[in-house]
Amino acid sequence: MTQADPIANSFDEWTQLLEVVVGRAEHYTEHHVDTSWRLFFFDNVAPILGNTGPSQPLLQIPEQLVDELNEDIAGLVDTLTGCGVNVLRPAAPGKAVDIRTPQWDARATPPLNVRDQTIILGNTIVETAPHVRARVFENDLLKPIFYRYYAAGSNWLSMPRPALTRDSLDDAYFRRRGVDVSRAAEGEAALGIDGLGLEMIFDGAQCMRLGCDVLVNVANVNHELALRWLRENIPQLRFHRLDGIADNHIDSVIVPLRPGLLLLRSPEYLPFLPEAMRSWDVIYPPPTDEPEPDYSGFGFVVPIASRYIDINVLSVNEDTVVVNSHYPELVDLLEKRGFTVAPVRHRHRRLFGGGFHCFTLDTVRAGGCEDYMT
Ligand SMILES: NC(=[NH2+])NCCC[C@H](N)C(=O)O
Repeated sequence: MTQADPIANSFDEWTQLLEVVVGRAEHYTEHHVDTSWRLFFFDNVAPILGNTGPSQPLLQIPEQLVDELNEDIAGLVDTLTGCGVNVLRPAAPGKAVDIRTPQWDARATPPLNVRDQTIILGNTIVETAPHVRARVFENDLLKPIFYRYYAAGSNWLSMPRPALTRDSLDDAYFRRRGVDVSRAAEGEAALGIDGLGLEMIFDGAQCMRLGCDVLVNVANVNHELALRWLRENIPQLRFHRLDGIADNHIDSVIVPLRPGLLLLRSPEYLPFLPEAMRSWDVIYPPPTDEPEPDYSGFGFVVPIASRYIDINVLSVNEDTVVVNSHYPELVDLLEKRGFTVAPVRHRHRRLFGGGFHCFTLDTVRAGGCEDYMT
């Protein structure tokens, strides 16, 4: 008898992982650095914009780096499989693809950071509303997987697809900090739509799930619209607004490891957390002796993730964590705290904007809608 496909069931970040989607990087040969991309990564890429910035909209990624990334992803897949987890993969794009809508065109991003465009909330698959134009059709490559869960009885929802016109994105997060982001809009070629202002725009990686509670980073009006959508469409969960804790994603800021214990970028984030979590035990990222990666020899020098991307770990269960072997200090610290660490090599996490949490979508875990806040 063959085993029936499971229903999606994922309420948290740490109960026993049973099934996971691991992203893929084939044909990740360039970043399309249009306005939506520059604004999304502004914190990281600001130094290269403007006079010294790339004049080409396509920023080539050397093939050797993509090959090495693929080797490291294969290591992640082997490790998860070795832990008894069923690993699913998105469909491969087959070739580099150009996409075109009535308002803009872009070179499509492959489905590598599968955490970003979807959030699994219990038995419900929620497709979110991309910030970056190049990512608007990314989830199509996950649809074979979503239909499999749908056939098994999962619910499947999607936020309204944003048109991502020239007027859709809110820069309030930066304005509030006195940062001028006008350089991000240089050369903007997208059209507008009369009467359409700021849209609902939001990535799954802005959420962190803790049973029946979900932390949600809201840094601007785009995100506010999405928080309202989440509350109205998933009334059975409690969504806690974290006010502008980051520009967008929060999985290199706060990573819960089990009830009562979290990895946190620094103590300055504590006051943003819900009251009940402020007394949780916290592990802060230890200093590292690992040298900053030097890509100058490749003519490609744009880190699109901060050094904190290495706290972006993936928990297999409450005791077992997949950690980048290039951060041995974190491996040691977690082992000292009683964890079993599965070290996996991940060399180019700062060039592709994601660690192991970003590269994965944990669709089936053992836990349920528990209250971990009391
Ligand atoms: N799900 C993700 N893609 N997360 C990545 C977040 C990276 C974060 N902006 C940083 O620079 O550290």
